[in-house]
Amino acid sequence: MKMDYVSSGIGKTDFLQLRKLYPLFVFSRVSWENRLDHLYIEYEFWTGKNSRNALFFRPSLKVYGRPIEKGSAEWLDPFLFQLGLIELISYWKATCSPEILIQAGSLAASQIKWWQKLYLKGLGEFFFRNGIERDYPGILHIECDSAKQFRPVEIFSLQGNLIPVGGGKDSFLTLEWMKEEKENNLCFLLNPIKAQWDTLRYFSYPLDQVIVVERQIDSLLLGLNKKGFLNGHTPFSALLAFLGTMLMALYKIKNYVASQESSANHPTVPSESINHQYSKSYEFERDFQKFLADSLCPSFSYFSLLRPLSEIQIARLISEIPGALSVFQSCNKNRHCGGWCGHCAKCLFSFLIFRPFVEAQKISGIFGSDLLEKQSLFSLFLSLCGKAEQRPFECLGTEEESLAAASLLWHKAKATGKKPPVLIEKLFSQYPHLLMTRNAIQATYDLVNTEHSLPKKFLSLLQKNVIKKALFDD
Ligand SMILES: CC(=O)N[C@H]1[C@@H](OP(=O)(O)OP(=O)(O)OC[C@H]2O[C@@H](n3ccc(=O)[nH]c3=O)[C@H](O)[C@@H]2O)O[C@H](CO)[C@@H](O)[C@@H]1O[C@H](C)C(=O)N[C@@H](C)C(=O)N[C@@H](CCC(=O)O)C(=O)O
Ligand SMILES: Nc1ncnc2c1ncn2[C@@H]1O[C@H](COP(=O)(O)OP(=O)(O)OP(=O)(O)O)[C@@H](O)[C@H]1O
Repeated sequence: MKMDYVSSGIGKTDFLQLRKLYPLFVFSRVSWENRLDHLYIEYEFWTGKNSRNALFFRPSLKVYGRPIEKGSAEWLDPFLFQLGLIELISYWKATCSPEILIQAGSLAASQIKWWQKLYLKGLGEFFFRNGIERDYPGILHIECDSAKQFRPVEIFSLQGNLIPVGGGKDSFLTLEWMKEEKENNLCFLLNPIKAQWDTLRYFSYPLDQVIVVERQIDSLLLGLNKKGFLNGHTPFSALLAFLGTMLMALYKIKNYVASQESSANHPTVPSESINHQYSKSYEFERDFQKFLADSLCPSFSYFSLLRPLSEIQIARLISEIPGALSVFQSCNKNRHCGGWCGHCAKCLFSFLIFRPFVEAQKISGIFGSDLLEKQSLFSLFLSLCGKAEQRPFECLGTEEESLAAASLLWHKAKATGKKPPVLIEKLFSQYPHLLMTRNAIQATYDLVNTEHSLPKKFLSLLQKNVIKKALFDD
């Protein structure tokens, strides 16, 4: 297939031109095979005017680790079909074809509506950053051309917990709290990096309690990205949710224990209702629960153990776990080479929220330097504190959380006659009204979000572990 598209460099123009050249996006096939030591899944999508002259994508997934019991793959089809619908958007976004045709299965009208909402909200950042109006008339239309209808599946004797482990701090805390249930837990790693394995090693998980998924993006998509086809953020946690439920069917697991915090509910661009972390939000959690109940497997339970908490609370709680800080990795920029890059928004935010609870020398050693002393990071610091035009498109806590941590550090320094870190001194000398009082800081750290859907047992687990603590000695 010749690639006859050259980027104009202007999102909106690209979008219209691409939609003309690639009017149709087809989800044509899903196939799977239970091989000797792994399950192999392959999808087929194509985009163009017709299949003879189209761009074909064939992404694949390999599931291995804990052995798969004979016969347990028999109810996989509906799960694999729905997983294909979330895989699809990574490829659809390259050309934004107006028509999506599903040939691998059929969807009811209510399901089409559900998927449209996820596509539009989950790709909110993608549309915004490419200058595309999300409410562009007829932006995406979904049709099905298949007689294959999937009914919700009833799977009996479900038990235990599936815990996705990303190598960051949040799933680390979940594993800490789920220690008592350890023999009932299965950890799931997608394309694992060192921090994910280190986390499992820290908690001594044996390999037969680990499921690994190797996800292979079709290299054609990466080629198209280089040529200037449309690219951008996709709702990664929604992919994990569908992938996780497919694993729950395969291994007969009852609970998907996510590690999304309440901070993820807040929009990145409030005026446009765009949330970089949309699929980590409570809105998505509720939508997904409904989808499971109505369309996939009503006896599965999907919830986030950390939903009542904010990022600053999680940081306080983790800093009390011996050795934790040198195990996990939150920096996405250095994801593949390991460690903290020391200059991205995620590094600076993480440093800020851990700094009040960890000795300066220790935390500087872990991050490579004292990030709050780096003048060059001041404009990034302002963006974390709500004093820039745009918040960074990263998984971060809210502006109020940044200000609470910064104010806490300021008060602590003043109380001991020390100079506050450079970035904090500069922030509050330029914007004195942003400095929070001790009471306001304490209240922010104590705030527990009541919007969650934790089953009773897991709520008790959270309550047992979240103990309010005075932040100031006097
Ligand atoms: C982009 C992405 O989702 N990356 C996650 C992916 O990484 P992978 O190594 O497979 O690809 P990248 O090198 O990041 O991207 C290369 C190109 O591939 C395309 N692409 C990739 C993934 C995808 O789902 N769709 C795509 O179209 C795209 O064109 C890229 O240019 O898997 C990893 C795990 O295996 C994840 O860790 C990667 O996530 C990144 C660390 C990351 O920054 N992800 C952001 C999307 C992000 O903000 N993630 C949030 C979750 C937000 C949400 O749930 O909505 C987070 O993890 O904190
Ligand atoms: N590659 C992955 N494999 C399995 N689960 C993952 C993966 N990436 C992320 N997750 C899951 O998604 C959750 C949110 O991911 P995120 O990148 O925000 O990291 P985190 O663990 O929450 O911590 P941090 O804020 O330190 O990055 C994780 O807690 C984990 O449960």
